[in-house]
Amino acid sequence: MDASGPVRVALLGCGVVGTEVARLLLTDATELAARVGAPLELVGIAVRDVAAPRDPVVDRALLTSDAEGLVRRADVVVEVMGGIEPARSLLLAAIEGGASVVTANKALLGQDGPTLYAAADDAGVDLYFEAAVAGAIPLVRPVRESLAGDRVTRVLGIVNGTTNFVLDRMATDGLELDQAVKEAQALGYAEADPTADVEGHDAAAKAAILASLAFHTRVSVDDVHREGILAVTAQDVALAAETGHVVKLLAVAERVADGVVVRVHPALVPTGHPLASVRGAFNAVFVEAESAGELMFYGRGAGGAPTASAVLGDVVTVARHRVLGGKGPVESSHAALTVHPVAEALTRYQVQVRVDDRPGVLAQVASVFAGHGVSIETVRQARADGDQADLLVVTHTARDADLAATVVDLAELPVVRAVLSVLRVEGA
Ligand SMILES: NC(=O)c1ccc[n+]([C@@H]2O[C@H](COP(=O)([O-])OP(=O)(O)OC[C@H]3O[C@@H](n4cnc5c(N)ncnc54)[C@H](O)[C@@H]3O)[C@@H](O)[C@H]2O)c1
Ligand SMILES: N[C@@H](CCO)C(=O)O
Ligand code: NA
Repeated sequence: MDASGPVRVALLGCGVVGTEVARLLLTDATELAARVGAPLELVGIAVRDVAAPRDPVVDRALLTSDAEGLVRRADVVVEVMGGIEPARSLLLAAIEGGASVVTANKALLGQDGPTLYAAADDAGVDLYFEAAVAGAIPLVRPVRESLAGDRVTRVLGIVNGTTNFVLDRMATDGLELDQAVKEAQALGYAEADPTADVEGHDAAAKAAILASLAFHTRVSVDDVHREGILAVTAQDVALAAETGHVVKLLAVAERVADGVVVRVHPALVPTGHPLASVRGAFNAVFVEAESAGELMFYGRGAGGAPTASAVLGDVVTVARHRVLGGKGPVESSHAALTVHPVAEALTRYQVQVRVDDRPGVLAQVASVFAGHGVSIETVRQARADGDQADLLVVTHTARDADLAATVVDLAELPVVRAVLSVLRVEGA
């Protein structure tokens, strides 16, 4: 790129997000040029199959199956193909060749972000990834830049649109999980392989990225405790409603005494909490910082056009840097906090157990909790069929390890016929 020339943009991938990125680059070219200070020239779109049917907005003359060659012709490389390889090698080649890069690929950043951050730092180029976490919602930049002078203590939120959509459809329309996942796929929310959504891998990758930024500490997806939504039953959803809760897949990253814990799991959220009203594929994230207090970020967390908005925001920013000089922030991992296992998390459980309905049973159950130092907040008893009763126990905050050990011992208690469900309670 010469000083007055266009900024050459290469697009890698032309699926749900890529098509919308191409649309914005092609249809808003004049306005984008004014914002950047130079035209953004889309020089090519790398695809797997150049002959495949495409949205008419995609200029077929731009399509190429030679992604490596395309990367060499660009000042800014936008990666929206997903997956680990060849995305990783292509981004590294782009960076080493002096291009700035924008990616929506949380799976790659969650697994191997530090390699890319280090390469971008060495090459003196930008690596931006707003679309990788919570789609359209400005979240990466506020955490990385706006809160750079504060100390974040907790990040808590809904960061996967597909699972939120699925749980919402189960709760409000009684849909089965599979049927709701198919709808999420049709709407462009789900990953190419939707098990990444329902098993919590996508949310775990986002939690790792957010935790790294929030705590200035390297957190990989392997450090994140992960439970997806496959074990959430219609009965859990119905019971949650009865007790004034909704089931949400939450990502939680928080400071504990001398480190951090990062976890993704379904949890009960009281209906009065703002996270409970997050419907469909929307995302919402609370960030708590020492001076700022509580901040809430809300918006569309998935879908082609919303995600493309975040991608374009990054493209404009990195292109401006190329036109005007300067560069965005680099990875900050100076705090190097210990990432503890979920056992060290402080949380609350709701446990539903089916027990013999006879004198002394409640006391035996309560003693198991007490034996692990877990304090009970409420107990509700409902008559089940025959000579059995269902107890619903909600605890006060305790160490996750103590809560988990309590559940193991409960299952072994002779008066307990079955542990029917165990869910963490957050946001109360
Ligand atoms: N869809 C969303 O709501 C959303 C939101 C945020 C982030 N993302 C991320 O954006 C990326 C793209 O997601 P998507 O929903 O557009 O996926 P998609 O499956 O619709 O599109 C990916 C496209 O890349 C192409 N591709 C894959 N490997 C390729 C290769 N080697 N060479 C050329 N083309 C290749 C595929 O053929 C496909 O057309 C992923 O990293 C995803 O995690 C998606
Ligand atoms: N599959 C992801 C896309 C957005 O990152 C989701 O459902 O949230
Ligand atoms: Na975002």
